[in-house]
Amino acid sequence: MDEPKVTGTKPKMSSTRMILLILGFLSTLAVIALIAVAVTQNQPFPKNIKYGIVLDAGSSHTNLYVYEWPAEKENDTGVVKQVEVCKVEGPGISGYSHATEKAGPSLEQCLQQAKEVIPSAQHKETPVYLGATAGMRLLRLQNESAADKVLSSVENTLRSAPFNFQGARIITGQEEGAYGWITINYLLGNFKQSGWKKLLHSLKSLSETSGALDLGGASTQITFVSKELTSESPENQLYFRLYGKDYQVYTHSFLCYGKDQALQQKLARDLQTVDNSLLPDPCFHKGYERTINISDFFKNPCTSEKKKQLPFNQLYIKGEGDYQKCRENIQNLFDKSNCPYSSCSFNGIYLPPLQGDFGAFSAFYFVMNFLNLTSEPKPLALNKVTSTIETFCARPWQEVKTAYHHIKEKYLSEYCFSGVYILSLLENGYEFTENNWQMVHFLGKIDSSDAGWTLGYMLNLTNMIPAEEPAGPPLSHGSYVGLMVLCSLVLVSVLLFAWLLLHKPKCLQKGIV
Ligand SMILES: Nc1ccn([C@@H]2O[C@H](COP(=O)(O)OP(=O)(O)OP(=O)(O)O)[C@@H](O)[C@H]2O)c(=O)n1
Ligand SMILES: [Ca+2]
Repeated sequence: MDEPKVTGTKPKMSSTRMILLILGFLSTLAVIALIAVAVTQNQPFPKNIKYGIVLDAGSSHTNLYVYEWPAEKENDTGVVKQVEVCKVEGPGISGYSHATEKAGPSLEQCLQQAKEVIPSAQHKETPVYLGATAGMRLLRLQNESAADKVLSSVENTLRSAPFNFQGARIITGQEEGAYGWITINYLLGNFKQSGWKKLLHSLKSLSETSGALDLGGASTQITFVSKELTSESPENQLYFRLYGKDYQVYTHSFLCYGKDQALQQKLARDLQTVDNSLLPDPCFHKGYERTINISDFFKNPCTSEKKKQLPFNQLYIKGEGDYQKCRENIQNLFDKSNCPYSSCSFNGIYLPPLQGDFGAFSAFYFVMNFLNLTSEPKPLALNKVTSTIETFCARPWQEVKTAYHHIKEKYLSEYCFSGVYILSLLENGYEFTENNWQMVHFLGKIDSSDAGWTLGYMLNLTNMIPAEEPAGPPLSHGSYVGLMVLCSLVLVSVLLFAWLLLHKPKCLQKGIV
C-alpha cells in the first residue's frame, strides 16, 4: 500500500532540487556578471593629465613649480599635485634692478626643465603664471620704473616659451597669505569630505581648517579662520565660499618682517648706537665676521626711516653668540606699545584670538628643520625649542662650519639669528606661548607638494576650487566595487543557505556528520 506513495514523491523531490540547482546556478552567474560589470563599467577613465606652471618670484630666489592633475577630476579636492620644482640660479628677480634685461633670461633654464617634464603636445595648452612677492613690492617702492622693467623682461621670456602665458605680476601680501592658506588646506583635504569622512566630520565637529604661517626673506604672513563675527579691521578680513562652505579668514602680511629684511632692520637699529665701524652682534656665532657695505644700506624702504650719516662706509660685524642679548635686541622690532583694536600682534596691527592649528612653512620650516625642531606628530615644547636655539647660538663659528660644511655659508651663518627671530615673531609678535605653542606645526611639504602660495594661486586662477560642492557619486570607485562584492557575497550565502535548508544534504543530516 505504501508503494505508490514512494514512487509518487520521488519525482517531486528531484524537480525541487532541479529548480533550486538552476536557481543557484543562475544567481551565481548573475553575481559574477554583476561584479564583472561593476569592475569594468565603473573603472576610472584612462588618465588624461593636465599641467600648470607657476613661478614663485620671491625676494631671495625664484622657484618654478609644475603641477599635474587628472582632467576629469579637476573640481575634486586634493587631486592637483606638484611634479617638479626648479630653483632658478642666482638672485630673486628684484635683484636685477641694475640689469633689468637679465631678469627674464635668468628663468630660461627652469623653463627648459618644464618643457622636458610636460609632454610637448600639451605645451600650448599649459598655463604659466608668475607671481612676484615682497622683493618686488620693495623694489616698486624704491624704484618703480626698475620694477616695471624687471616685470616686462620676465614677461618677454615667458611669452616666448611654448606655454600658454597667463600673466606676470606682483601679488599683494593679502593674496600671498590667502593662497598659502588655500594651498595647505587643499593639500590637507580640509575643504571637502566625501561619504563616511563627511559624516564623521559633522558628528565629531572636528577642527575644520589649519592656519598658515609663511616666512619669506622680505615679508611674513599669518592667515587663519577667525570666528570673531565683528571685523574691526576690514583690510585683514577675507570671505571665501569653497565647496559649498563659507569661510571668514583673517590675514596679514608684514612687509620688512621676512627674515632677511628683519636682519636689515635690526642692523639699522644697531647702527643708531655705534660710534665706530665695529659692531659686536649677539645673533652671530663667536668667531664669525661679516663686512657690510653701508653706501646702499639706507636706500632700502625697510631701513630708510633709520637713515643716519655715518663717518665710515663699511661696517664690521663680529659675532658674540649670545642668545639672551640677541633675543632682547630682536624683540625691539616688535612694537607692542599701542593697539587701536581689541587685540593686536605688533605695530598696531589687528590680530583676533589665535584659533586652531597652524602650518608654518617656507623659512619657518627651513630654519626649524635645520635645528631639528620640526618633530611631528607631537611638536616639541617651547622650552625645549628655546634651549636648543640657545645652545646652537653659543657654538663657536669654526665648530659650526666644520660640522655643517655642506651647507651654504649664507644660510648657515644666519640660522642662529633666524631661530631667535622665529621665536620672537611667534612668541612676542603673535603670542604663541607655552600653552598654545603646540598648535604650530612646521611643515615643508604635504605629500609631494611644497607648502606655499603657488598652488592656491593656480587653483584660483584656473577656477579649480568651485564655490559649490560639485555633484558626484557619494562613494569612491574602490568603495563602490567593494560594496558590490560584499552584497553579492551576502546574496550567494543566502541562496546557499536556502538551498541547504530545503535540500538537507545527507552529510548534514543528524548522525552522519
Ligand atoms: N634651505 C634654506 C633655504 C632658504 N633659506 C632662507 O630662507 C629665507 C626665505 O626663503 P623663501 O621662503 O624662499 O623666501 P622668498 O620667497 O624668496 O621671499 P619672500 O616670500 O619674502 O618674497 C631666505 O632668507 C633664504 O636665504 C634658508 O635659510 N635655508
Ligand atoms: Ca615666499
